[in-house]
Amino acid sequence: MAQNRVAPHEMREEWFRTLFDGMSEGIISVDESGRINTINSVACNIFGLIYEQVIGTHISELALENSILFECLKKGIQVSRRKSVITSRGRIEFYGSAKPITDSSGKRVGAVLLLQDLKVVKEMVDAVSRPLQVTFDDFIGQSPVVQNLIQFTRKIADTDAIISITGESGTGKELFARAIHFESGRSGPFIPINCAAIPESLIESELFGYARGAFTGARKKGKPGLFEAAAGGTIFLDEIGDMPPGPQAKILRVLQEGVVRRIGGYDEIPVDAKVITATNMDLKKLIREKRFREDLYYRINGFTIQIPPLRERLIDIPLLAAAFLHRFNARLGKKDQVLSKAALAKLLKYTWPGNVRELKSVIERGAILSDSDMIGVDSILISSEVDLFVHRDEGLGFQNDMGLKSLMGQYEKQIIVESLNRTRSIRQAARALKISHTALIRKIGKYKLQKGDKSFQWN
Ligand SMILES: Nc1ncnc2c1ncn2[C@@H]1O[C@H](COP(=O)(O)OP(=O)(O)OP(=O)(O)O)[C@@H](O)[C@H]1O
Repeated sequence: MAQNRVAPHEMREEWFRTLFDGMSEGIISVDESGRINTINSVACNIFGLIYEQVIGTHISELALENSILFECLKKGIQVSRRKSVITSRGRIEFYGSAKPITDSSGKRVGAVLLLQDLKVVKEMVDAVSRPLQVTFDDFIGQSPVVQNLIQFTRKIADTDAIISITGESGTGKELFARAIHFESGRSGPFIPINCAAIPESLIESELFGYARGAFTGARKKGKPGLFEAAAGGTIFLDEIGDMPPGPQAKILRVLQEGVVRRIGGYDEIPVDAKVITATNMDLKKLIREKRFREDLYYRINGFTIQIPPLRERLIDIPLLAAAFLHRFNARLGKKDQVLSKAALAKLLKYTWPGNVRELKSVIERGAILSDSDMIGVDSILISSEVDLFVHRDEGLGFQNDMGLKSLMGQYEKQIIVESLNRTRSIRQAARALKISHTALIRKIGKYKLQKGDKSFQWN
């Protein structure tokens, strides 16, 4: 028994070692002459060192970034979070912080270096900044139709079937697709692709990638496409009705064969992604107009989820409005507000052409405009009322020194901005204005409109 007894100083040392090794940062401490007297396992890993061999060694003998420790030791100053690199075991980037150690009389007796592997720091930042997972609990709605859709979708979410979501713009198709991805239990990424927003010339290389040396200007090693990037996860083909015929045929082949081939490549890469499509267009009408392939339509229509417009489920409005209000109040640092009866009545009377997206911005405006705990009807401005303000502000038609041509131009610009703000893409806006895609691009250039401009906010 006596042989197993551990001396108190050994116990204390053991205790410290366990504590040090359990830390997420690397620690190295040196005495006043620069000899290492403590190092934990994280620091040993970062530098590729073995504990027993390193204790008592002078830091100058090791291939590690000494400047932080030296500076701290010599000048007695603290160094905070300096980015450094060591190349002893491949390139390792870390944040180093050093602090001098003094004894009770204030004499400098050594220094301690704290290391954070930047890869680990980055992983932590990524984990925090990654968009939160969306579940069906985030899809707010108590109407029987929404509840039935959720109940039905839960049953099919983890199958390999392609799910097609239809519904007017702003009804929550993307939110619903994200919830399906979560429910499917797939651990890979959710990759949304707005088929209307990618220029036609880039659709194929974006979706399928390209092999090395496929064309001049291509990256040397080639590039994986989004189908490959979605491996283990979900690819969400939004606005599929806006996809031009060429890429439609290629997508159909990928969905039928379950493999992709990079542009200019020979290898067939199996597709391991759940496919969800969405559109706010009437695909059957597009088929009749020969703008959408019938075979692709049948391929993607295994299960169709049709999200009804907000005006057909008014019962969801109070719940949605309250949830958005709570969210905006928190963001604005305001106390929780409620809607007055008259404000709610106004919301229930409106027809919501922009659906939930529009309701969300009406509520946001209300939260900003109202300082009282109860939002009154005057702070509920639906979109057409805001448009009226814009027209009045700009004084269209009243500055008669502008001449008819520039007045007409200003009016045209106003109409274009409103269409762009109301729709999700230039292609959609062009369709709404009944002009061609290229004509609208020309006008955007003419009026120097840019995404993110105060006057041209793309939502
Ligand atoms: N049921 C809902 N619960 C909570 N938020 C919702 C709901 N439906 C839509 N939203 C919100 O409304 C906005 C528009 O939703 P989303 O982008 O999913 O619509 P969409 O149908 O994909 O639109 P589009 O056809 O224009 O692409 C988003 O901010 C979304 O979070």
